[in-house]
Amino acid sequence: MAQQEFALDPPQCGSHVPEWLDTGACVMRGLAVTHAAEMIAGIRGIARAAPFRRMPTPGGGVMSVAMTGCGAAGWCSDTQGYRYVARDPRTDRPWPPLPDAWRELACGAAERAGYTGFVPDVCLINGYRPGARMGLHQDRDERLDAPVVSLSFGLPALFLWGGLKRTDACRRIPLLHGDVVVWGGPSRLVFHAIAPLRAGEHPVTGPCRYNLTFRRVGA
Ligand SMILES: O=C(O)CCC(=O)C(=O)O
Ligand SMILES: [Fe+2]
Repeated sequence: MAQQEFALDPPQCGSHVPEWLDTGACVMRGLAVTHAAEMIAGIRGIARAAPFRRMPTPGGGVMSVAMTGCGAAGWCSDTQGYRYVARDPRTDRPWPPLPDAWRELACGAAERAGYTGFVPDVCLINGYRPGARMGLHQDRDERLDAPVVSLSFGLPALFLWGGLKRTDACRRIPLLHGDVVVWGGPSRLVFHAIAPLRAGEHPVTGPCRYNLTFRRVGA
């Protein structure tokens, strides 16, 4: 039947074809959107055990983004610098476990981007309110031979994607609810940032944006 032939065509919409930013780095639009509600509920559960907190910076400031995390270790910033720690310094308890479904989603996203065998052991969770931003940085506190898989939920953000030098020009990549970015290999140390979040109201997250990054810290 004609209808069946039509159904057998590969879906164009929702096929999440990677858009390459550079070699080793891509955006997959909407790849995580069907997981949003369950992941946001999961974030709320994690935040009950390991509350979101705005961390001090080595420079004496306070980050505008609120953070928590789950998995084998959590990322911490203070006046001494940045590092991963096995226990949450705020509660002195281990970080909540990384949900299996999250690990599988991150692993599948990495595979679509060409990174087979990626098994994250940590997930950092960033909470942005309007005005919150993340300055230009490289992600270099974890294993550099594994990619970073980043999921965006809620209010749109402007992701600034630079180069391997701090002074390289940045491209402006809008990230919407459900978008996934993966970077690794030759792009693993690309400088990136998030522009100040614009105020708004999202039907799923209200006045905020969540970003989850999956990484490998341990052997
Ligand atoms: O919020 C984002 O999309 C990026 C966050 C980020 O770069 C990080 O947590 O290292
Ligand atoms: Fe980063």
